[in-house]
Amino acid sequence: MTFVRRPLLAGNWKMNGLRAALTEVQRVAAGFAGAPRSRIDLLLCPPATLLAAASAIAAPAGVFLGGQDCHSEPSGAHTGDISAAMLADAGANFVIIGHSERRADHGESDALVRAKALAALAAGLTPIVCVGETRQEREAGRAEDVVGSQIAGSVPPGFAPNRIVLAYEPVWAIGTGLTPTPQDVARMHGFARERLEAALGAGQGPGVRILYGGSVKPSNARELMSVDDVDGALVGGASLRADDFLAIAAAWA
Ligand SMILES: O=C[C@H](O)COP(=O)(O)O
Repeated sequence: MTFVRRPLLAGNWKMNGLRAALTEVQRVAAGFAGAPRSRIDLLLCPPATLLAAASAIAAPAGVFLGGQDCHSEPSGAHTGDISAAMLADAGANFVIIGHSERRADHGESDALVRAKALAALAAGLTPIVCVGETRQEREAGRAEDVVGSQIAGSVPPGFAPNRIVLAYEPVWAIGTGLTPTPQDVARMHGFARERLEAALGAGQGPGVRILYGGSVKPSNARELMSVDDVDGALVGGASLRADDFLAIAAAWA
């Protein structure tokens, strides 16, 4: 089977953004509406408090919206948490799951990440499952072991490859200005695709979009996005300003 993987550029605002930041959403939407949008999917993941307002602004321009996390249960007594259905109801199409900041700050295990991905799928959302090694793990030569085991434990089996997105984010590259070499990125993405094949079933690996994340910015986007098996980016800091985010989108122009 031949798969066409449409590039996906996702902006993760993390815990940043008050209502005043909706002007940036407006600028992204205006910039994207005038761009050759057929080349890529564009996604913004603002904090949940801004999701519905951001959706009202950006969805008409063809920009997708996403959450940054969801609970593994569909509803219930979980004070402070957000269900996948709530995200969908507020206009989300995607949800980031298992980001390294949640794995570290909230002790999220692979099993919990998989349960959250399943909850997202059940609500009709596309989970963006995040994996990546720490600096110590890379220096110990364990990067592939760690990423392979995160994929095996976090990616729910039995789904069509276009229902799931994987994000490879080396933890040491997040917010540091450091990036792996294009050769390292190619090696890890190729490896991740092999492991996805094992997780999802024979022939399915080539259908999954694999995003690279970690210090992507306008000046390095074109080089990183041209690497084999890189199907887009998950961008943190450089997604907060519309100009930077749109400049990264221009990597596919
Ligand atoms: O989710 C996004 C990543 O953690 C990358 O963040 P960054 O672009 O600020 O390095």
